[in-house]
Amino acid sequence: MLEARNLRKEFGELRATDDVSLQFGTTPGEMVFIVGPNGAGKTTLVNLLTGLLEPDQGSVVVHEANGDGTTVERDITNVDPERRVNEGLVRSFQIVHVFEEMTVRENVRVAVLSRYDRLLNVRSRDDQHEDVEATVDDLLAQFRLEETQHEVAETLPHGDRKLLDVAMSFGLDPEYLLLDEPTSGVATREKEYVIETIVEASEARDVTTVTIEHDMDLVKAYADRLVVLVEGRVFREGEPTLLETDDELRRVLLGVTE
Ligand SMILES: Nc1ncnc2c1ncn2[C@@H]1O[C@H](COP(=O)(O)OP(=O)(O)OP(=O)(O)O)[C@@H](O)[C@H]1O
Repeated sequence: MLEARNLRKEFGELRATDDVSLQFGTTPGEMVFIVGPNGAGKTTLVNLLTGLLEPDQGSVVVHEANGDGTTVERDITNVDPERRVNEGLVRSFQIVHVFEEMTVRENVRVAVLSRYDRLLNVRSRDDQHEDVEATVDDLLAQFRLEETQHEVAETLPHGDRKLLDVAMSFGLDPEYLLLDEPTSGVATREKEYVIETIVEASEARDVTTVTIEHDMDLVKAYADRLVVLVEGRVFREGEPTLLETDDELRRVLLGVTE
């Protein structure tokens, strides 16, 4: 489980994150959506969890199973983002980060290789190469990129580029994957396809996802749990049905006035 404890972040006078305490992955593979109006502090929270920003107060903690039924907690507040990957924490950005001139397959292979201690080279054992290629095959299939695997990344349509980006995040073998608006810039007709593919991959691999999303139809359809931020604070937390039943929330989020 990943936990935010009393996180606070200030930019000058502005408190972008204000005493936020949350737990993610209380059930393995849960899909949590973070929503809220523009400027509510969603990206700041994700940046605090992944270590891109340091909190002014509070901590980030991971709880791990000990094998004997007990859990041990580790404070990772001061662990830098690269090393948080070793704690199972991986982040995908709003803007696609892929190697544009490499093929789809090469991109996924880079991600898978990077989780090995050292890069494989010509002298590596054949079975190590085979493991890597088998993992790459799995990811390409999971993200429906088999047909385009030999195409250069920059030539793909945006929806597929986004899926490639997320497939690379999965290549790092995350336990927790934090996604900043994965459907941003994706054509409306492709949004559902993108989210659905991510949901299927997360379920198949028991990855807990924390996703920032503005499209409430997608949130209603796919969230296990919802966290609503307003002015840096947790305004609501619960089932996605809150979006239909909580009038105050609807007013804040959707501008519904009836
Ligand atoms: N590096 C920064 N320096 C100063 N202010 C910042 C910085 N990053 C964010 N902010 C401010 O903090 C507040 C929260 O920003 P944040 O990007 O976390 O909100 P958000 O909910 O992700 O917004 P959006 O939905 O528009 O992406 C905003 O008022 C923003 O202007």
